[in-house]
Amino acid sequence: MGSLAAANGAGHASNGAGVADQALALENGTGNGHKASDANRATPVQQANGSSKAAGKVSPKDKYWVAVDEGEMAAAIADGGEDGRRPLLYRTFKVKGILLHPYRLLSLIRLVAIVLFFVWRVRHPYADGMWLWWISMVGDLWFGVTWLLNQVAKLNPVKRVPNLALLQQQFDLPDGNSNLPCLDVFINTVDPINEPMIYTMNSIISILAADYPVDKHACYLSDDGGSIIHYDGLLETAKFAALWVPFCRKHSIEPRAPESYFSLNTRPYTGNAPQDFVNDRRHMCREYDEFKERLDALFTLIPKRSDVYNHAAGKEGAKATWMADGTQWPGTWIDPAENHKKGQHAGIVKVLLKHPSYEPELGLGASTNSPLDFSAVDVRLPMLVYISREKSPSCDHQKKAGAMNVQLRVSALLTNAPFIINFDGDHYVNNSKAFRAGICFMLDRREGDNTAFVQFPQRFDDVDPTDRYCNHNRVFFDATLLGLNGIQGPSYVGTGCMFRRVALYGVDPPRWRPDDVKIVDSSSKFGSSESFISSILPAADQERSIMSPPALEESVMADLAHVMTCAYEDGTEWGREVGWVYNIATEDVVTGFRLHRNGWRSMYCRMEPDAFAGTAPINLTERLYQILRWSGGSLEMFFSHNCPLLAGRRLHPMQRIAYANMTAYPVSSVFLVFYLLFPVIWIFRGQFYIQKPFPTYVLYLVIVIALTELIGMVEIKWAGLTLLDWIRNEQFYIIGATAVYPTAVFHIVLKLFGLKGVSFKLTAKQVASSTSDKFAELYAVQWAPMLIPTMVVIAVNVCAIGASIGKAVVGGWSLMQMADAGLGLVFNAWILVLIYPFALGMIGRWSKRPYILFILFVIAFILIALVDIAIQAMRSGIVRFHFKSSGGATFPTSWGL
Ligand SMILES: O=c1ccn([C@@H]2O[C@H](COP(=O)(O)OP(=O)(O)O[C@H]3O[C@H](CO)[C@@H](O)[C@H](O)[C@H]3O)[C@@H](O)[C@H]2O)c(=O)[nH]1
Ligand SMILES: [Mn+2]
Repeated sequence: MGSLAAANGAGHASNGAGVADQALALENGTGNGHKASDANRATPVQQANGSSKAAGKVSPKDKYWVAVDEGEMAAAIADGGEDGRRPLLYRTFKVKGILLHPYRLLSLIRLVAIVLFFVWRVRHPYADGMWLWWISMVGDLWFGVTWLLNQVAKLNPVKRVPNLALLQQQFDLPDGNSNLPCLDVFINTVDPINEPMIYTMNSIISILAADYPVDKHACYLSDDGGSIIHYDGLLETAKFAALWVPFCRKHSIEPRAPESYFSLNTRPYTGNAPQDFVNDRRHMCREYDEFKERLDALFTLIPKRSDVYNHAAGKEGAKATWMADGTQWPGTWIDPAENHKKGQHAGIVKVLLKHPSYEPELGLGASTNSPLDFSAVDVRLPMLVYISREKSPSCDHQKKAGAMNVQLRVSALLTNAPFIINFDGDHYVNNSKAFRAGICFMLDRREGDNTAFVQFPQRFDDVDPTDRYCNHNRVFFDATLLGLNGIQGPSYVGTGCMFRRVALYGVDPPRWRPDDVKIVDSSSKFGSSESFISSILPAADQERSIMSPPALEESVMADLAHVMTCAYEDGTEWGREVGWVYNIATEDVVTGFRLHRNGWRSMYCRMEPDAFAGTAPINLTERLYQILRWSGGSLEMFFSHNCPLLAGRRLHPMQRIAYANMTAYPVSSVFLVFYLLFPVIWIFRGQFYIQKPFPTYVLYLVIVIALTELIGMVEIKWAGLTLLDWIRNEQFYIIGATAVYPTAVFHIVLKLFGLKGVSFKLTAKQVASSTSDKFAELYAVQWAPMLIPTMVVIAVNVCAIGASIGKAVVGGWSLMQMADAGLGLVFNAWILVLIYPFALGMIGRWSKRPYILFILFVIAFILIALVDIAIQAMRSGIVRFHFKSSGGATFPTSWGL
């Protein structure tokens, strides 16, 4: 997911406060102290089924939401579908007035307060250092504006709940067939080690087992490494799926990724054969263990097999890698050779599972060979395809975006489904009905035709219980995206997103095009493949429910090879106006943006249980690199022709504001780091005012902070977040802003001068953990230069606290001075609270007992206070300690000499 997560922290961050206390304001940014009901993911499904009657009682999770489409529903029923119009396949909910009105009113009041604050500051340009006053004014202005941008995009949150029952009623036929449209599923991987293969194969299994008509969805794995391990692993997976998928169907298994299924306590049984369940499950559990062993064994089996073949072939020199069928692997070899290296090999397409027949096929009964009785279960599997695009060192492969564009073309020549859903290699289908949910939005008669994509939230399984590094990004996924859902739709976050194929091709939405889809100027736009170009119009037929891939004759194979070449996209619009967007560290936000800019809308779909789930980096350094990619990508977008401010009128004004905030947010770090380092002055000086008169200044700050607090309190209610979710968001915003965003800003400056920007560094995934130390990764410390600024901020604030304790003890301060210093201390302590997770990360395994960090801090304060006292004593021995209060606009006159 792109920039967004952080963006959201960015915006609400702050407003007009001044230096020291600025950060306070920042931090009180959102939430409040409510242990909110975990409403986020819950959706009023019962209410969604059936039209007017709100069936059952409202779950506490939904108590702040109210349906707003009663009128549309009634009209739809009156139509009775007789005019051939499509049904209403989702329900729309808004936040109840009792929360929404106060939320908006508080935002307005805060806006007024900020404006008054600025006016007051401009009229009172007094401070101990005018340079400081100026910087803080600019900083405050920036924070005020970004807060506003962030807040306005959240003023109309909308939740939409798919009506799966109605979809089934309308599209599934009594004879077991279905009129649902076809769907191509894309999944990507690069590296079997950094992205452990077991995740990828689990994802694929969950896709094959999804509750969607088997003959209407196909799965495409793109392997950017071109490694035979993935291909052979996929063969094993297809074999295992032949048992697993019927097992899931027979017993209504959820979730359908075996790894997660076996790691959970079983749910209440809802399948058709309770008497067989216990035995079947035990058998599948054993089968799954064996399957995993076979996957692991591939790492030794393939080299052995290749040795045998190489020996037989009497090969001298380069040693080929061989497939099981006795042919040489065209991709990357284990011992790399010319044209068989990583990043240098031919394109490969292999169909592992052919498109199934259109009629259900019942399986076999139990036998001695297989104790599973599938005699009443359809055992067909969806089509499964392996793709590895051509790679050559002379060509820029554009990472994930490049891989997906190849998937787009290859699938166009094979199954050409009007809808596509894409996954990262470590994200699996957690709710087997999720594909159907996405389709509800695409086929709905209201906005369906104008919907380019349906984004599902990203959820993660393996995050530590307190979510130390804010991997869940709840504020983003449960507040910000619902806000956007009420405008033009959520941004695209890279995985778990269903697309309309022709929207990706750059076709305009019906709302903005006079008549049917036309293809003009095709080869300069789409490249020279005739087969591809002739696939475009059929892809626009969203109701096409027959998937009929061509037989893989030589001509088809030649076409496929052609669209997978590096050179195919030269001189075309691929990567710009067609497909996923190139030349940016994060392809996601910008690709979604392009669709919104073309006038399409998007929909946000949360469901219960979560549609999809994946893995997250719980190692601090990995996490920071991930944020670096997102924030760098965002800035790149802001400073490119995809800048939201340059888009035409099809982009909704509020959506433009949201994108502006989402892309420019890392700039805040420039001011923030300044504010956070400001306490350095206190180390040398007793007191220092950023704004006078001080009491009025503090009063304004208190008001602005209290308002932020109140707004956040309301927000976590409707978003259904917990206080901890909110605190993590705040903390990680500050950590990102100190450790990462300055680097991102630096990179973009380099890039603007024609040097290299941020690159797509693959996020390393945790290796499936041993039970003894489940979160070992959390405690691993890896050095990176990015860590320095945050460490400096910690050091400065720790020293400032120590020094002021020292000065308070021997400085002979008045009560007033003490009070001011007290405020300063609160600020320092607050910064430390915010950066706490980072500091924990730094102490590695010691952080298993977080109180150790607390003790370390206290020891540091005392040591520094003692040093400060010693220095003062020495100085007063030589020269009397002297503090001259500067009378206004001059810079410090005394450093204690
Ligand atoms: O050359 C490449 C590099 C990456 N990938 C795939 O891209 C996906 C995402 O990569 P990962 O390193 O896991 O990125 P994350 O930081 O976890 O990803 C988030 O952020 C990315 C944008 O920065 C989005 O593309 C992702 O969907 C989103 O989950 C993985 O499936 C990779 O296999 C490729 O196919 N080819
Ligand atoms: Mn990932």
